[in-house]
Amino acid sequence: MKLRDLAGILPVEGTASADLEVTGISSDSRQVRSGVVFFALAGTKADGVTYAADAARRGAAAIVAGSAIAGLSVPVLAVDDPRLALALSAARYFGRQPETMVAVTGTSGKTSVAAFTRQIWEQTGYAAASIGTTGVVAPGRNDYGSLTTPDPVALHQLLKELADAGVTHASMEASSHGLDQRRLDGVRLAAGGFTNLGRDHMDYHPTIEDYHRAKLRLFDTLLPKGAPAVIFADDPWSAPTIQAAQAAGLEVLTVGRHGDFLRLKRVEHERHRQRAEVEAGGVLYEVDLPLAGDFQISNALVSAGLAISTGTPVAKALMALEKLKGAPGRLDLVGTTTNGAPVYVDYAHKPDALENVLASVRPFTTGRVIVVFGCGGDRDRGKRPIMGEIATRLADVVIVTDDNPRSEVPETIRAAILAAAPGAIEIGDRRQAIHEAVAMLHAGDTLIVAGKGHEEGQTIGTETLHFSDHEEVRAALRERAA
Ligand SMILES: CC(=O)N[C@H]1[C@@H](OP(=O)(O)OP(=O)(O)OC[C@H]2O[C@@H](n3ccc(=O)[nH]c3=O)[C@H](O)[C@@H]2O)O[C@H](CO)[C@@H](O)[C@@H]1O[C@H](C)C(=O)N[C@@H](C)C(=O)N[C@H](CCC(=O)O)C(=O)O
Ligand SMILES: Nc1ncnc2c1ncn2[C@@H]1O[C@H](COP(=O)(O)OP(=O)(O)OP(=O)(O)O)[C@@H](O)[C@H]1O
Ligand SMILES: N[C@H](CCC[C@H](N)C(=O)O)C(=O)O
Ligand SMILES: [Mg+2]
Repeated sequence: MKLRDLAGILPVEGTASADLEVTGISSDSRQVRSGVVFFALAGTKADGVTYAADAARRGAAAIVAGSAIAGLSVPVLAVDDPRLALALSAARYFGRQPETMVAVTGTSGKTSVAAFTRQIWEQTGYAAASIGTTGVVAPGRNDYGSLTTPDPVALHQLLKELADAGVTHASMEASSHGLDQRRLDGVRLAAGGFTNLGRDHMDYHPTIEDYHRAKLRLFDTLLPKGAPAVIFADDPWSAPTIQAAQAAGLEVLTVGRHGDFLRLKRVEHERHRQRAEVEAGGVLYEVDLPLAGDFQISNALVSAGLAISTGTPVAKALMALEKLKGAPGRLDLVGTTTNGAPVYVDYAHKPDALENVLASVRPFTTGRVIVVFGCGGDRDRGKRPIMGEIATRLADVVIVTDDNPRSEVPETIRAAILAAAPGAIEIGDRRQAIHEAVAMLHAGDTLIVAGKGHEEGQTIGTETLHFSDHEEVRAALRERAA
C-alpha cells in the first residue's frame, strides 16, 4: 500500500510523501521497521510523541500525531484524533473483515454473549468466531487472550486472518476502554448488543455517567443508522441506552422480561439448568437452557437477538440455546464433592457480578453458600468494601483471599474488603483458600471461587506465576475424595 491509499484518514493529498510505500501500521515505536507508519498516541502512562524520534530512527515512513512535531527527518501528519486515525488506517490497511460482525457492550456478560452468539451461528451453519476476554475462538482456532477488545492493529490483523480463513460471522466484546480508545472504530458492524451497567473501572472513568457514555459510543457513533441494537430491557440503565440508540436512528430490539423483541415470560430453575418460556413475534417457545444462573438467560436472550437480527431464523436461534456451553470460567461447574456439593469457578470481579452469581446459586442451595474471592491490585479501590458487603450479605461463609495483587501490598487489599465483611475468614494464599473451602463442604452446600475465571496466571508484583482456579479446585476435590 502507498501512503496515498490512506487519504481521507490522513492528510496526504498533494504531498510529496503520498508515494511512500507503507509496510505496516503501529502505535508502538518498538515495533517500527522500515516503511511502518507510526501513530503517536497520548496514553495513560506515556505520550507517544516522546517516541516519535525513535520511530523515525527505526525507519518509519511517516509519523501521525495530534500536532506538528519539529526536528524529525520523516513526514509528520497532524490529525485531530490520532487514535481514530490509527483504527481507521488499520482497518483500511488490513482490508478484509468477516462479512457479519457484531459487538456487545455492558458491564457484565460480554464474554458470555460473544461466545453464545458464536455458538448460535455455528448451529445455524455459519463459519463463526468470537473475540474477547477469553481469547479468539474460531474453526480450528482457540487462542488465549489478554485484552477484552484488542488494540486496532492486532484486531484488524486478526479480522483479516479470520476472513481469509473463511469466517463469515464474528462476535466481539466492546469494553469501555476499547470504545473510549477508539479500538473498534473501523470495524464494520452489522449489529450491537447491550447487557447491563454497574460499577466497574472507576479508576479509569471519573463517573458512572462517563462510563455509560463510553459504552454508548457503540450505539451513537459506531453502528450505522438503521442497524439493529439488541438491548437487555430489565436493567436500571436500559432506558437511557434505549433512548440513545433510538436517537441515533438504530432499530431498537429489546429483550428480557420487559422486552418486545424477545420477551421472557417464565423461568423455572433447576440445579444446573433452567427452563424458560420466551415469546417472539406472538409465538411462545419453551427453551431448556443447560446453564445455571438467572443472568445466563439474559445473556442468552441478547445473543439470540444478535443472531436473529443478523439473519438466523427465530426458531433456529432459540433452539440453539438448548445446546449452549458456558464461556470458560463463567459459573463454570468444575466438579462436585463425593457428597454432592458443587464447586463453581466464576469471573465475578466486580460488585454487580458478585451479587448476581451469589444470588443465582441460592435457589438450589439447601445448605450454605461459601465464597472465596479477592480483588485485583492496581484497579478500582472503591469496589473492595462494596464487594465485602455483598459477599457477607449473600454468602454464609466468606473467605477473603488474593486475586492479582499486582504492585499493591496484598494485605492492604484484603483489609479493604474485610473492613466491610465482618466474620469473614482471611486466607491470603489463594491455593490454600480454595483447598480449605473445598474441605469445608457439606451435602447441600455450594462453593463459588470468584474473580479469576478463565485466568491462567496470578500476577504478584511484576511476576505472573501459573495459577488456575480450575486446577486448584480439581486438586482439592481429588485430595478430599482420597
Ligand atoms: C489503560 C489502558 O487501557 N491502556 C491501554 C492503552 O495504553 P496507553 O495508550 O495508555 O499506553 P501508554 O503505556 O501510556 O503509552 C502511550 C503510547 O506510547 C507508546 N510507546 C510506549 C513505549 C515505547 O517505548 N514506545 C511507544 O511507542 C505505546 O505503544 C502507546 O501507544 O492502549 C494500549 C493499546 O491499545 C493498550 O494495550 C493498553 O492496555 C493496557 C495494557 C491495559 O491493561 N488495559 C486494560 C485496563 C484494558 O484495556 N481493559 C479493557 C477492559 C477489561 C474488561 O473489563 O473486560 C480491555 O478491553 O481489555
Ligand atoms: N448478564 C449478567 N448480569 C450480571 N452478571 C453477569 C452477567 N453475565 C455474567 N455475569 C457475571 O459476570 C462475570 C463475567 O461474565 P462475562 O465474562 O460474560 O462478562 P464480561 O462483561 O465479559 O466481563 P469482563 O469485562 O470482566 O470481561 C460472570 O462470571 C458472572 O459472575
Ligand atoms: N479485565 C479486567 C480483569 C480483572 C480480573 C481480576 N482477576 C483482576 O485481576 O482484577 C482488568 O484487567 O481489570
Ligand atoms: Mg469479557
